[in-house]
Amino acid sequence: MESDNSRLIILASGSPRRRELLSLLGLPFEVISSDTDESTPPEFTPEMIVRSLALRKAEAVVPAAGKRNAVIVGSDTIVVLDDKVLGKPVDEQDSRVMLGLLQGKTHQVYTGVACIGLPEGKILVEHRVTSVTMRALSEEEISAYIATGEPADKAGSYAIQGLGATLVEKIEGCYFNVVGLPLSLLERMLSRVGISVLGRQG
Ligand SMILES: Cc1cn([C@H]2C[C@H](O)[C@@H](COP(=O)(O)OP(=O)(O)OP(=O)(O)O)O2)c(=O)[nH]c1=O
Repeated sequence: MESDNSRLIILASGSPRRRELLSLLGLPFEVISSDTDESTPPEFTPEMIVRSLALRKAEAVVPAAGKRNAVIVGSDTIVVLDDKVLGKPVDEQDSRVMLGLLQGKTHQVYTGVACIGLPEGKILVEHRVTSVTMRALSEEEISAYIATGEPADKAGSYAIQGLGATLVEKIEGCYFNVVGLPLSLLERMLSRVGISVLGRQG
């Protein structure tokens, strides 16, 4: 697709992290968030979860986007330990359980990204996986980390971009994927809907 950088990017997200990450691309964008139901059928695999929720978030914003020449971007992040899917914690006790499970082990962070090109309705959905190894944590350290408030709205109850960085020993894969928006993947997807970051065509 020929690039058309007059096309507006609409970020379908209430997440301040995603806003910060998207702004790194240096392209103008608008933010429209919606209250999307984040439940999925129990038989869904992690990649099905993040891909379907990313698309659901993007689709929810289509009516608000109206008839504009725009690309809507939706995204969803989950943490997966073995077969267990960890989303955002419901309370501090939930964070305690999650961090107790994650400490001393390697888990995977899945982020799904959906782009909807308007007005033509072209839909792209992709996902990335990053492996994260967390060091062993004592009960006291877990309590101290929860007391900072940082885990509250983060999948898996930690933020690699914050104090949670001190819990992470190793990552394999895209760092930005862990924070909630894999930028190299997004650049490639945007080029396929006509928005070029560094001059890439289609
Ligand atoms: C693992 C991890 C997650 N997170 C965040 C990214 C996401 O904002 C959040 C996962 O929840 P999501 O449901 O993916 O996103 P959200 O509800 O915050 O925002 P929206 O649906 O409106 O786009 O966890 C971090 O900020 N740092 C991390 O290290």
